[in-house]
Amino acid sequence: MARYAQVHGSVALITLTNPPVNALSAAVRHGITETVTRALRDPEVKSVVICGENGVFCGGADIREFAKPMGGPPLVPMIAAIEEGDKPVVAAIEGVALGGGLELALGCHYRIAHTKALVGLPEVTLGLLPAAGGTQRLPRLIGIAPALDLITTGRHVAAQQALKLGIVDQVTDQSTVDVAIQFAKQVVGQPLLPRKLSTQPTPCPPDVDILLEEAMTQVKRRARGAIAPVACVMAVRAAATLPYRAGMQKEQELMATLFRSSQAHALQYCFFAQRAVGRWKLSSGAHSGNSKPRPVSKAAVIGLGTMGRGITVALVKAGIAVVAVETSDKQLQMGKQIVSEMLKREAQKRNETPRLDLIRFTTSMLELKDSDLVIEAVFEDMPLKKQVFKELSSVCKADAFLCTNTSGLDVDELAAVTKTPELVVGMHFFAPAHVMKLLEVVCGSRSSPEAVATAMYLGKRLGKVSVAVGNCPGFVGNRMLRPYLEEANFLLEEGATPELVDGALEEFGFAMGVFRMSDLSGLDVGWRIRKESGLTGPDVDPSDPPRRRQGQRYSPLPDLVCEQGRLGQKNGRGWYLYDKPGGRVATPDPKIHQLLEEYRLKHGIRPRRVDRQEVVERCLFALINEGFRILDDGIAAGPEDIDMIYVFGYGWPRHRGGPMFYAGMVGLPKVLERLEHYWQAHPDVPHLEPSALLRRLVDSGSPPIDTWRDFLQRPHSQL
Ligand SMILES: CCCCCCC/C=C/C(=O)SCCNC(=O)CCNC(=O)[C@H](O)C(C)(C)COP(=O)(O)OP(=O)(O)OC[C@H]1O[C@@H](n2cnc3c(N)ncnc32)[C@H](O)[C@@H]1OP(=O)(O)O
Repeated sequence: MARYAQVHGSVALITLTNPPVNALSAAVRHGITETVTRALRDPEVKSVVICGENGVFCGGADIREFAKPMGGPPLVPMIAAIEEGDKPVVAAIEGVALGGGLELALGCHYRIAHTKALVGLPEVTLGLLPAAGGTQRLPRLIGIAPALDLITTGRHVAAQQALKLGIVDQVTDQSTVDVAIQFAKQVVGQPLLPRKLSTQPTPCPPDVDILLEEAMTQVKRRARGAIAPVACVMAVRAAATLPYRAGMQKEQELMATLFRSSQAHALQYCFFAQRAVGRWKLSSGAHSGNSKPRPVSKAAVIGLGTMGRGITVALVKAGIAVVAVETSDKQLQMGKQIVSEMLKREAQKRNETPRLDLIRFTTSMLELKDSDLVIEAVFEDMPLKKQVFKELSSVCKADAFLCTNTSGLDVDELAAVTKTPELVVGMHFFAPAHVMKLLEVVCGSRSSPEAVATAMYLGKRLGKVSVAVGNCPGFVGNRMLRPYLEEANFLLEEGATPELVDGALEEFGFAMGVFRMSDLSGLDVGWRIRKESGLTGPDVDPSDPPRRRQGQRYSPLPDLVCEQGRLGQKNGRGWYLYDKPGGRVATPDPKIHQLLEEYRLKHGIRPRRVDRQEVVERCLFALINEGFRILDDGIAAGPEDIDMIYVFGYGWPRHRGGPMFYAGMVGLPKVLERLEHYWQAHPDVPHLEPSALLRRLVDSGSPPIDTWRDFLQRPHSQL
């Protein structure tokens, strides 16, 4: 797992060989220990270069080994042996040096990086800290403030910036290994002690205590309950205040706590789940391995509302030419202006020129005739969408993919009005579409493997996490959202306030509670959908009691709020009061409290005390229960798909792994018991009835999440 060669007479070249990213598995650590010992002992060898095979230095510790008992040489003494040796060791960094990979490089005396290389300490994203000396060596090399930034965010740094920060000594666009070998020959005989970071003091500004305190406050605010960023600050504090050996001791202690934490397990699960969802599979047997995407060089977007504008920007950012279509000149000009401004802002952030030349704005559908793929993003209205799809089917070339950005309408119904239903697929983006990482790719019953592969691949090109889902109302994300929203409304009826419910969910880790999120999305969106489905407005069955619809409990509270002209953040009034229309500063509104009191009085509801635990259980267990139903219905392939949808599209805290992972962490018997309890108390709320899959899993002894697929009964899989 590490190859040894003697080159140019006196240089030992050690190559890590563990594709694809040369992770530091036990075998690799063993290989490094053995080859470094050999090099240090060989009198002919005067200096050493360490590099990685296939243009990748090292992606860090082997994350898969974290779940197993540790074997092989530990990293800390292995790296110490390199640093303590009396021969200069040069790290030749190509591709990436991440986590333990960068810590290995920091134990070397010099670092040469290729111009395209990336370095970083992303352990925090896995619920850990850089515990192979990273928290002690990096601050000694680059100072406290930049080290705090890198270690608490885990962000990757490009070679040129790494050079500026002092992480690497030289950047080259030539063969990095050749440059490193020459470099290694030149530095023979130069004093090594100043290059041994563990022997150096940490450069500290005079106000280091204030700096560390401010960093801690900021990190706690951003962490939303995640513990690893906080531990990272504590470890860097140790580098600032303690000698190296004591700092290392602190690093190890903090790591020991993190390593065992449920947050670390959740974050590591997310790492692999994010990659697993790319390997989609349909019940037809088609899968990512046997279905090729077709190239998309010209796309089109129909409708330049909020979603269409974001999708256009996302496509252009990925370098794809776009025809953007609106119905009237006025709408087109408005769309054009906003898209152009968005692109300019995006380009400014990246110090690039905005690629406005890639977009053709038009009101003519005829201009779509050479588009490879069209994304319809018109108003969420089935008759309108059908009309658009009919037209697309007649104007587009015969093999164009026709995609809909619907957030929950029937993709098959749209496909049925086209001449090529096999080329129709859902591409459900999340607002703002150029920012949010999630894409639900909705596979209709007639969508071809090629159409699915193309949409999934296009999502990847746009930098999205694409998840293949089946076709049902709301697909995965929005279908699970419904019980979550309904439980939140019921809790208001029973005695809670919006701020109590939101407080509990934000404490759980959501960026925004359910009512703040609804205000942000606009309350009229759901109101219109409820009117169209006859749940409110003139189409309500007059024989329905006020708080029941279609035989189930229904809360008209959100309708009442809308009837008062409170549409959310956009007009400055929703479940909260905002500083101004479009403003973000939400304050609790006494008028909402009054509305709730009057409502309870009118319906004879005696308010009771609702606590935070009930909020979390009612809202989240109802959502999770729907997730189990979705799995059994074959709308999502596995729990990882659901979890990635919630982490990337709905602000579920990543350190809790996603709803299905969270259910496993809480314990399936407990989730079942609480659902049974709430269902008994509210028998007219069907989404509280425990799902069959949850019962089967509990009956089978609550197996681990990676085996849940074996328990699915899917007579009618939609995938
Ligand atoms: C108590 C004892 C512990 C002491 C530990 C000391 C402290 C050190 C800790 C660490 O080093 S933790 C690991 C830190 N490193 C990372 O977080 C990097 C993770 N990897 C990536 O970010 C990316 O994979 C990449 C390296 C930038 C490459 O990206 P790319 O898009 O090219 O490929 P991927 O699809 O992401 O990966 C390909 C393949 O490789 C698997 N993989 C990647 N990194 C690791 C790893 N560090 N360990 C194990 N496996 C890794 C990845 O899962 C993919 O495989 P599949 O999942 O598709 O099978």
